[in-house]
Amino acid sequence: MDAETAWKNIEDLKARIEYHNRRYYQLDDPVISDAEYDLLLRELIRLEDQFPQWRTGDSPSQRIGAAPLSKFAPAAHRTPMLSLANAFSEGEILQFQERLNRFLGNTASLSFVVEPKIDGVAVNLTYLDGFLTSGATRGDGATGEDVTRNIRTIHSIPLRILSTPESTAPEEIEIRGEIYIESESFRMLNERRLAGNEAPFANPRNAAAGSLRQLDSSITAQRPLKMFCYAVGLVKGRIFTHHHEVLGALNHWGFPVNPLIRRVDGISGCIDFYRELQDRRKDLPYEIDGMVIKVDDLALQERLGAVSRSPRWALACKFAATQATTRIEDILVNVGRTGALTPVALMAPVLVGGVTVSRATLHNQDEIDKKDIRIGDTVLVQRAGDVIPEVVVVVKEKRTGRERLFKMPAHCPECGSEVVRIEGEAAHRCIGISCPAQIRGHIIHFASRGGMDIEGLGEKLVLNLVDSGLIRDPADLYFLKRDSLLNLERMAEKSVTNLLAAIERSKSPPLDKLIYALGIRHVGEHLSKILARNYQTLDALMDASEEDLLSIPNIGSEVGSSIFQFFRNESNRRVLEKLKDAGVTPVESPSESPLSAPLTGKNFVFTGALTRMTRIEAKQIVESLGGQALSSLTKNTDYVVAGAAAGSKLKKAQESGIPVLSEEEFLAMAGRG
Ligand SMILES: NC(=O)c1ccc[n+]([C@@H]2O[C@H](COP(=O)([O-])OP(=O)(O)OC[C@H]3O[C@@H](n4cnc5c(N)ncnc54)[C@H](O)[C@@H]3O)[C@@H](O)[C@H]2O)c1
Ligand SMILES: [Zn+2]
Repeated sequence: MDAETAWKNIEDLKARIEYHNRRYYQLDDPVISDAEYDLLLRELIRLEDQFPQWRTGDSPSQRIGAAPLSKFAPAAHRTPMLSLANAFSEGEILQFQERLNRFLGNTASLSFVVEPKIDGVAVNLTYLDGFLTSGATRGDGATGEDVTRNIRTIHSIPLRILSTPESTAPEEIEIRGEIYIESESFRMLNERRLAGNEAPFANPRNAAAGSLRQLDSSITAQRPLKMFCYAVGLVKGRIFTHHHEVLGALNHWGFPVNPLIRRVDGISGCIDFYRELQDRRKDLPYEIDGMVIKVDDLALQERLGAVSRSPRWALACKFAATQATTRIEDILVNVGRTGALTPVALMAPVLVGGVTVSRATLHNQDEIDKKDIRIGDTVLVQRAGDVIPEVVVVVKEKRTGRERLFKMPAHCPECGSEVVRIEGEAAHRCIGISCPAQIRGHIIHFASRGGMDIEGLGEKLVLNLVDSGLIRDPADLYFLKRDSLLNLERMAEKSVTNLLAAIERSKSPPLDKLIYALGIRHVGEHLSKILARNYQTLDALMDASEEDLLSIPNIGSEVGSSIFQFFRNESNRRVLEKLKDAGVTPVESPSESPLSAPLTGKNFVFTGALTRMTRIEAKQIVESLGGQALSSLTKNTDYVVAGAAAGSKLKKAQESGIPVLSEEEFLAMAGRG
């Protein structure tokens, strides 16, 4: 590339990055994913390194964030708030160690503190004589926006430092941390916004930043903001020697410090934590976009100093991005085993979370209408953990006017039967009783791992078997003949033998697996276990009265009636007869634990920050096992489950002698340890 082209490219990148900085930092409404933004910035830095004559002081590569908005009063930081150097792989973490080696000599046994990188918005809190006097956003690193009134509405931020003789509050201190929103609260916030015809936030970070940067602090007060503290700026009247000591003091003074933070030895300890955190990421109640490594020894931090926008003693190690933008090329309709029609977006393939994605579920017509998703739209898609990719928001700026609206078809695309929508249900359903899509869905569910576990009987094969007319219901599987299988396309001798053997092996399933395999509405794996334990045999379950079913603590009226009706249905009974004729005999469940619910009648109160599950999940676990989750402590409380940084409820429980469980103990009690 010649210098002139490089200059043009650099100017172009600078303008684009400035635009995205403004959308992200000032408007809290980004239009590209972080991964895409990071690519632009990396490209700019690469070109500037190659053509240093074009690097200017105002380049986004040299600056932090964006200038504070004038609608807020400016708040100057006493010590600058820097950004962090990035690493995107383990290899780049090792390069960080090499850089440290160049400055410090051999760092093989150096101590680091490793911390989850919370995806929120950084703030600086100033305390004078122990009292909160100001709270500000990072802004451009030197000056932020004064959001003190909003900060005061956040419950987890102490208005006064908890000073004790062992650790007195310093005269003056700047405390830094991340304001964030938990994933579940974020989901609920976006649901409310969609219901009120407001645009949803793209992610929890933008929701947190947007909520914090309100002119009206009563709006901020309604948003479920939380904070984790991870650093101090200026400190007067107290001397620290290590970063872990700073975190200990913050904790002692009543500031929320993330419980996963730990001190490790050497870069290998950091890499171990990087891997561990990636595994645990999907189970955390809040979003993290990586890990931060910090040199523990503050004297060494001082020696290392900082380059233009980030300190040399710290590194942000990013995880694979979970969001990306792409274009919806078409919307198809998928028919499931219950006849429900699910719209699916076909998208231009895009890399999300390390996997190429080209389909996303759009759930149902309501969801499409609420999010105003159209064919041809550019959208932000998200893939978290093993979850099916979803469309988060439409990038309306990219609309050309040629986008097309989507309407659910009036007839099933698979069988042509009428499509109806039952009152109170979100789904449209095909009402055809011999709909091949429903039959396929039933059989796939029947053969799945949680059901009869028939190895090798995947979606493609089921499609083939149903379409060629060899099977019409799950029981037909047991009457398949070798010859007719051999006649199928792509079925060789060996795969036929394997399939028949797998079908044969599935003939004596545990009773609960068979119950699950039947695909009774509302009956999942857990409920199947409970039914198996209560009734011991399939015949007993088939003959159970509705009243009898309802006497089981976990079964409500809707579920009870669904089970009862299932066994009254003629064609279901015929399939069950056929299964019996084929020699499918479930093994009886052990009789020693006839009762269903290990937590029946027990009342739980959850307090503090849960890390193994969300509050909602905790409540669901308790209820699914027959107990109740209450929000406040009463004399009927049987157990208090305390997460990190539990406060007054924990104290009260201890005082009144109510047993206190850790999250792990609770999960073990619930049989999920
Ligand atoms: N999508 C877009 O349009 C767009 C635009 C601008 C920036 N961005 C994204 O913003 C990020 C860059 O922003 P940045 O300069 O704030 O840097 P950064 O997010 O890479 O790292 C610095 C920040 O990490 C946060 N942090 C979280 N946990 C921390 C901990 N334990 N210790 C220290 N800091 C912690 C702090 O807020 C700190 O300011 C990138 O991920 C980029 O993709 C996206
Ligand atoms: Zn149909």
